[in-house]
Amino acid sequence: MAQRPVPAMELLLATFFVTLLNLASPVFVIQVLNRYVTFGFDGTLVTLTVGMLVAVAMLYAFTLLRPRLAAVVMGDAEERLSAACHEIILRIRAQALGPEVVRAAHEVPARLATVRSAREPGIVMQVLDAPFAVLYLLVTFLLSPLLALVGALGMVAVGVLAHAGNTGQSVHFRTLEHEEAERRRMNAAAIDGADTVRVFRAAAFVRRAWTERTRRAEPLRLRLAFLREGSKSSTATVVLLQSVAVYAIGAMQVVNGDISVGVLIGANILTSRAVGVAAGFASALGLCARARTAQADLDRFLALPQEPASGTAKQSFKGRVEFRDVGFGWSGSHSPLFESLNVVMEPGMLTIVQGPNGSGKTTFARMLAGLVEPGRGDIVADGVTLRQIAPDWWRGQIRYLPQEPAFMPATIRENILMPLLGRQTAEASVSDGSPVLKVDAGSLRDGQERKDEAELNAVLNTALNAADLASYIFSLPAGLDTVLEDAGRTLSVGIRRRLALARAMVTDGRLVILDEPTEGLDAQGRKAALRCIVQMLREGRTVVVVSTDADLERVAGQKLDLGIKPRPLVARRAPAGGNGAVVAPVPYPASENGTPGPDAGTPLETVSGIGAPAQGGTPPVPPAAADRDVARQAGQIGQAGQIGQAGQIGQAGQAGQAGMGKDSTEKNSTGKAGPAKDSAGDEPVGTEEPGQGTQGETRS
Ligand SMILES: Nc1ncnc2c1ncn2[C@@H]1O[C@H](COP(=O)(O)OP(=O)(O)OP(=O)(O)O)[C@@H](O)[C@H]1O
Repeated sequence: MAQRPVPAMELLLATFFVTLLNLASPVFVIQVLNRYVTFGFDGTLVTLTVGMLVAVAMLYAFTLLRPRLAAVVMGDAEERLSAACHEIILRIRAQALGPEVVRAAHEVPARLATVRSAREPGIVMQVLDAPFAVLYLLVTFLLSPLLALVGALGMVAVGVLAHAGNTGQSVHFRTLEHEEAERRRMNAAAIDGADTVRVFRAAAFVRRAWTERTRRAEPLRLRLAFLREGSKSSTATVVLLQSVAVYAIGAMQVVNGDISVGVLIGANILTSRAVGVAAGFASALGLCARARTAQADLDRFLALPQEPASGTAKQSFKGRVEFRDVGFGWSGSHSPLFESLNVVMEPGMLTIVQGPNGSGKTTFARMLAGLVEPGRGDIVADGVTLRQIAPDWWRGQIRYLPQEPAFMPATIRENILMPLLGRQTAEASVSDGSPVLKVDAGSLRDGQERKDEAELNAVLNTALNAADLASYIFSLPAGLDTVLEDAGRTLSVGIRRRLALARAMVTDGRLVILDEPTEGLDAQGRKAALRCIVQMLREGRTVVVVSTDADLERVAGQKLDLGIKPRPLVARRAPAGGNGAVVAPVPYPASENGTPGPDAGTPLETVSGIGAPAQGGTPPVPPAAADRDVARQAGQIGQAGQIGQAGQIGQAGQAGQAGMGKDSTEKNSTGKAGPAKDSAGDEPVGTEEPGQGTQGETRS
């Protein structure tokens, strides 16, 4: 109420007037019986009746006005709470979204509804009326102190009974809520996993779970209903009993000549009203108690760690990212995913991340995207730790393809352009001495939509072409206006990934994080993804790819193997040596002078994926036609010397030796399609079908 003092005061005044006007009817009864019935003067009756009619009309007006005022007073608080909950759903640290928190997030609407139910105008008025019940007792006291005492006892009895009922109800209500939530979860699982239910005969399991929940919930529901009805009946009984007591005691007073019949009837009306108000207040208290519990749940939810809304931002981000002594383990996990991870990702360099399932590749990618915070150490972007950087600014610096892409219930066009349209308000102080950077979401969004409609279309087209999706999109009846349902699950996995790739491409992020970009893609999609990667490397972006794709592995400047625990292995492609060696994996960290670091003894086989020759030498396989172009493009990196410039692969020809040279599709000397010779002319260049191993690209 503090936020809306004027309506709150008006509500209090209205309640006061309603209470006063409620006094009119007992006064009317007393006056009619005591004056008109005794003296029989019609003028008295007319005056009293007119007065009473005026009072009734005013009472009607005030009772209409009060709920409106109550709604105005309480409406804001509700809106604020609801907005705060929605905001936290958007801003909660992704890392904190464990199963319990997800469950709590799903229950937010139910908790809000409980809080709302206690703030409904009717309930607010029941609470507000309570202190004014004293006025009824006070007036009764003036008429007959003894009858006022009876009324007061009735009020106390109603309060005690209602409190006992409320306590019992709230315990059962809480348990019932839990059971209902579990049932909703099972419903969602049965709907989301419809195929699983059918194919793996999970129906029996689901039915059993439902039956179990119903078996537990139904008695609770019945018990609650009994308690509620019991509470109502006992209140009604108390009201009746106090009325009986008032009449019995009052009648004796009338006989003794202490009060008149009119006073007796008026006192009964007043005490009944007082007890009624007490009963209403007691039942409102029950609801309020539930609302308080729900509010406590929401408060806990609101206190969950959030992504900061502000932080540092660089005026320009060049793309250098460094993991410094980073350690991380998920809470509840018995061992850390990695300890002391040191790796530097440079502009123009491709870092490939590998490791067995569950080794932490996706966690690593999410760390780079600022979704997961290291437990120890620092992630440093162009010299600034990610802990200080404004998350919203950081998201503008990255192109991110998650392992399991999800989409909003919006059109394809909106989804792809989402990173541009949905920028949030970010307040960031620029670390390099420039004034505070203040980005206003609304103006940005509106401005962008007005200013850059054509530009947005151009970005959209480029992104769609990059993912080679144009023909697919235009084959859809609604084209770009197709609405994606169920987080995009109605699309095939491959198309979903390509749409996600297109969405990643719309920002100008210097850091590119692609989690399994070629997984599940057909030859055309894979080619498009590889082409994008090549293009981004050419543009000097820092590219980090979680993948086992052999072609990507071959052009990678460094490989991070998270399968090596607890200290992951980082192997960099060494600069070309004087002895002609093209690839010499150097375990990280290498010392300043280029000599291998303390892990120099790590067997080279552990990093043989980076262009090192495969042991045993399976004959090279001819490149697939679909890969030729990609190989050619990847070869151009070497020719352009861009990776070489970053000091990772070296000059043209060296990349070729690593399997991505000028053209890996030349026919060999036998005239059959097969691995071409590299620019040095003697080693086969191993481009292979997807899934085939890399063959003999390098010499040691
Ligand atoms: N939000 C989370 N909360 C708790 N544990 C998690 C969470 N996300 C991942 N993990 C755990 O962290 C470990 C690494 O998971 P991650 O998905 O990073 O592995 P991955 O190497 O990408 O696996 P895959 O090859 O199967 O994609 C797993 O044991 C996983 O159960």
